[in-house]
Amino acid sequence: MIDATNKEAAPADGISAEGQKSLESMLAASRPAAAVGDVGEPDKPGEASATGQRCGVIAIVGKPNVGKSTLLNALVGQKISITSRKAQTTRHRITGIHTREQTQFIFVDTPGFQTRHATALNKSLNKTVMGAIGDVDLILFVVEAGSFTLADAKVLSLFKPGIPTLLIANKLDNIHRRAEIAPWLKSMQERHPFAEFVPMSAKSKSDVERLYGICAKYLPEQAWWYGEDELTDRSERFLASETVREKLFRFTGDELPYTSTVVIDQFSEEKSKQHKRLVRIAATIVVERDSHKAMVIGDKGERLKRIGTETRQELEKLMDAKVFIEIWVKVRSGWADDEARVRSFGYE
Ligand SMILES: Nc1nc2c(ncn2[C@@H]2O[C@H](COP(=O)(O)OP(=O)(O)OP(=O)(O)O)[C@@H](O)[C@H]2O)c(=O)[nH]1
Repeated sequence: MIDATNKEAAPADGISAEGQKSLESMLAASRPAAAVGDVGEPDKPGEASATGQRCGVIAIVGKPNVGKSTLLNALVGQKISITSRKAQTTRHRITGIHTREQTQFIFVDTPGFQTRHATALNKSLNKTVMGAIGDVDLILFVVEAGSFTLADAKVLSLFKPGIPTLLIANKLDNIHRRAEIAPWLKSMQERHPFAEFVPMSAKSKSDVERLYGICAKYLPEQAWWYGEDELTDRSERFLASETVREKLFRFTGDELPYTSTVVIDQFSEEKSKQHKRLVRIAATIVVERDSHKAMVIGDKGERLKRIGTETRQELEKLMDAKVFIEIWVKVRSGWADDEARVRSFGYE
């Protein structure tokens, strides 16, 4: 189990105090009547008692590349979900847990909902999104501030009535004239009965802090499901495959199609006199073509070596262990179109 010992602070490149103030007034102007009230003052679904714990599940949903994984990592305070500039980096439902004061927030990240291609992989990703939003206490619907496309509309159309949904207008730092956002927020109000609007930047520490206060009041009063220090219920084996995948995408840039994946063949802990923990990992990167394999290996194996080194360094920090990792590359053409293969690679 991963715990909070390696906690890293989220980047603190937030908006200025003045920006925050104008943001607050914008928020007040755009908040639907049903949700008016000071942030942090529990008004829904009921007042928390002085000693009562709150605990609930929050789904983070949106089309690819809007910043869902960035937001989850900032909310959990440590890198749990991988991020990259490439759309569809997130392929699994990932749980991140954050406990503060009386409230335990259980976040589920979802893959960006795919509308364009109907491969077996994409069908599986879409099923994961549907599963994630069916049974939660709160939905954070993430869009890019100032934008609402057909792909956003398709995701929004999946939401069942009755689950409170916040509109997270992310990447606010990309909007240079903030006044322009108010009419857009008003138009969003007509699209869906959002409980609240939250214009923010997932990269701003103060915005993320504010979001906890906004979310807390929607979570039911009940005992916590996880220990106070737990950050995720995903296994170290899973985090290992996610880390290899992140490095793979980082070092191949846009060259490598997203239909490459990582399988962990071995994950074992060995006894060691020198090290507190020693973990041995063997992973295979599965690609669709020989040309992709060459791309991953790189000139004289240079790229694969870098992927291995950076994965090892990151996992050693994350797991507090000495890590030995070996990575292979295999070609399996057409795997993303083959339902049995998609399942055998760990997708639901
Ligand atoms: N400027 C800016 N960029 C952001 C912000 N949040 C996320 N990004 C960037 O947007 C890109 C996509 O972020 P991700 O968190 O991977 O997006 P995602 O929605 O999880 O993507 P999928 O896994 O494809 O569904 C990355 O390059 C992030 O650094 C933000 O608040 N401001």
